[in-house]
Amino acid sequence: MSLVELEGLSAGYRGSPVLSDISATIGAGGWLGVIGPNGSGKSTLLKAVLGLVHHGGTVTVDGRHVSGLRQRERAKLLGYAPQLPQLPVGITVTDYVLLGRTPYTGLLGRESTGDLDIVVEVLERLDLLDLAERALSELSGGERQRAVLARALAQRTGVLLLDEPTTGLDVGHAQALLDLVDELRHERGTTVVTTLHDLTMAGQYAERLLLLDHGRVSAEGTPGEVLTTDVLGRHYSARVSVLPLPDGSPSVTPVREAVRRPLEG
Ligand SMILES: Nc1ncnc2c1ncn2[C@@H]1O[C@H](COP(=O)(O)OP(=O)(O)OP(=O)(O)O)[C@@H](O)[C@H]1O
Repeated sequence: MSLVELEGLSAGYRGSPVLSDISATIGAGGWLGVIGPNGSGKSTLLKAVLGLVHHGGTVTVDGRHVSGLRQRERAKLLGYAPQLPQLPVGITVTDYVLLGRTPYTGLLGRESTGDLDIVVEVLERLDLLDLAERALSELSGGERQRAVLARALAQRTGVLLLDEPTTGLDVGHAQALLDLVDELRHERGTTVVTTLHDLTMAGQYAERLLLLDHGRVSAEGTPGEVLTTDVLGRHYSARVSVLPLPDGSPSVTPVREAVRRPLEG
């Protein structure tokens, strides 16, 4: 159970600012969905929380300043699945997922049977057992995406930061993955931050949404408060229809503009 607090967070790359003044609190076991148009700063926000980009302001997990932690300590606290990970060449799925256990291995760098049990459990839950001995480089895009998530889950951290975790996944695997993350939240109190482009799924799984536009918070609240035709029209320049699903969460559907065709004949 980890409480994550961002206060006045700013971040950027080599002198070009991207994020300014982001503040948010994610309660222990909560799920924050970060949404926003392309280039609005969603991935940069996750990287700033992890300390991977130059940033100002503070990030604390249960009151501990993340910037003061050593890499190993940080990796025990925050699990991260990047959008475009650098994947090692010539490694099997099992060995790749085992890398998630690195923060816990001893001086000799040997994994324990406990580490292996965790890896097998994660592979099973992500439907990867049949691919366990395959080379990572020989997987399909969606299978590789699941392996990247498996590595983050194997870290067994109190906080999971997932950057576009459903990209490249078919609808069944996307649902299974988000269901699994939700299960972890309920079983272990894992605190979750995801960036997601699928707004309907974001509204179904996240408790609260934070909408970024040009590096600033443009809207924050429950999915019902943020996913409105007005807000989405303004920040995405999109024509959408928003209707409630049976569970009350908003379903966002793009609406094609009526095409005027010249009269035939
Ligand atoms: N390594 C980098 N160096 C310089 N600029 C970068 C770098 N990474 C991202 N940017 C810039 O920072 C801004 C925010 O990028 P970011 O990847 O955080 O957006 P995003 O909201 O995650 O976008 P998308 O939805 O397209 O994934 C963009 O203008 C992008 O061009």
